[in-house]
Amino acid sequence: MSRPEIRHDVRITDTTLRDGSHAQAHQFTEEQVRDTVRALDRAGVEVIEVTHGDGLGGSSFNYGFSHTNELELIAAAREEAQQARIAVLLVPGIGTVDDLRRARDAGADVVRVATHCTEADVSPQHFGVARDLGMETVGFLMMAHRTSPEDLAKQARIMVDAGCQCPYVTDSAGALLMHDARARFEALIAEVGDEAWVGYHGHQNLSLGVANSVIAAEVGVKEIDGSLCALGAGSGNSPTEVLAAVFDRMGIATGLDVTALLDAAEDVVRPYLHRWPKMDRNAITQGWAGVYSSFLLHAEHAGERYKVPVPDILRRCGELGLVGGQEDMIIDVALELAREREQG
Ligand SMILES: C[C@H](O)CC(=O)C(=O)O
Ligand SMILES: [Mn+2]
Repeated sequence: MSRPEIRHDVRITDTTLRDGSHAQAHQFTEEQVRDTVRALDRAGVEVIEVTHGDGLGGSSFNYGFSHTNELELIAAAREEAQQARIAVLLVPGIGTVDDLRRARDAGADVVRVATHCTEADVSPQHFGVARDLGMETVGFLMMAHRTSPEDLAKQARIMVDAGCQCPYVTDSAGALLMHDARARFEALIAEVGDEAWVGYHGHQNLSLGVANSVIAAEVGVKEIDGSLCALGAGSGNSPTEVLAAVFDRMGIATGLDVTALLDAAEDVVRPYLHRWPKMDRNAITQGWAGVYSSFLLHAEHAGERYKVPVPDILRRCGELGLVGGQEDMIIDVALELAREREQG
C-alpha cells in the first residue's frame, strides 16, 4: 500500500464542514457548504471534510438531525472543489460500509475512519472496503489522551495493517499537553512512519491546538487538521487560518494562501456562525477533565433542562470515562446530579 503524495512539508485538512457541524448543531445548508468549499479550494486547501459532525449516518435522534442530507452536501462540495479532495468521516457503528459506498458515489475521495483510541480493531473492514473503492484512507484514534503513547502506537499499527494510510493522534477532548502530544506523535512515527503518514487533529479547549500542531510539524507529522474560525466541537479546532500564518512564519510549506484563508474565515464562515467557538467555562472544563468535545451542546441542553451546572455534568462525564457514542449517558448524568442536589 502506498502513501498518498503530499506536495508540501505539511498537508492541512480543513474540517470546518464536519467538526464544525457539531458547533452548528448539524444545520449546515447547501449554500454554506458551497461557499465554504469554494473559498477553501481557492486558498489551496487540499483536503476538505464534509459530513455530519458524528460522521456518515450521524443524523439521528441521539446525535442531532442534519438540516440537509449529508450526501447532498458531499455532492455539492465535490462540484465546487477544483483541486481539493473531499473527505468524509466514518465512525464504525454510526456509519456503515453502505454509507461509505454512497458517499463514494456522491464524490468523496478520502475516508477518515474514527474509533476510540483503544478500539482500532473495529476499523479493518471499513479500511478494506475503502481501499476496494479506491479511496484514500485516514484513521482517527479518538480521545488519544486516554491511552499511553505506546498503546496508541499499537492501535495505529492495527489500522495501518488494515489499509490505513495515515493514522491520526486525535485529541478529541483538547486535553493533550505539549509533552503528551509530542510523545504520541513520536510513538506513532516510530511504529508506522516507514509505511504511513501520521496526522494530528486538535481541539482548542486548553488553547493548545496550534502549539501542538507546531510540535507535530517539527517532529514529522505530515497531516494536520484545522477549521476556519476554529469552527468545531468544544472550543473548536486549531483555526486553519492561524495554522497557515504560523507555518508560513516558520518556513514550513503548506501551499496555503494566508490572505485568502483570512478572507474565507471573516467573510464566508463568520457570518453564518451560530456562535464563535471560544474557551469559555464549559469548553475549558472539557479540556481540563478530558471530556469529548462533541459533548458540549448535549451537556448544555441537559444542564438547562435539568437545572444543573454544565461544568458539573462535564466533570462527571470525565470521572465516568465516557467516550464518543455515549451521548445518551449525558442525560443520566444530569438526572443523577439533579437528584444529588435535591437530596442536599
Ligand atoms: C466524531 C468526532 O467528532 C471525531 C472528532 O473530530 C474528534 O474525536 O475530535
Ligand atoms: Mn474533533
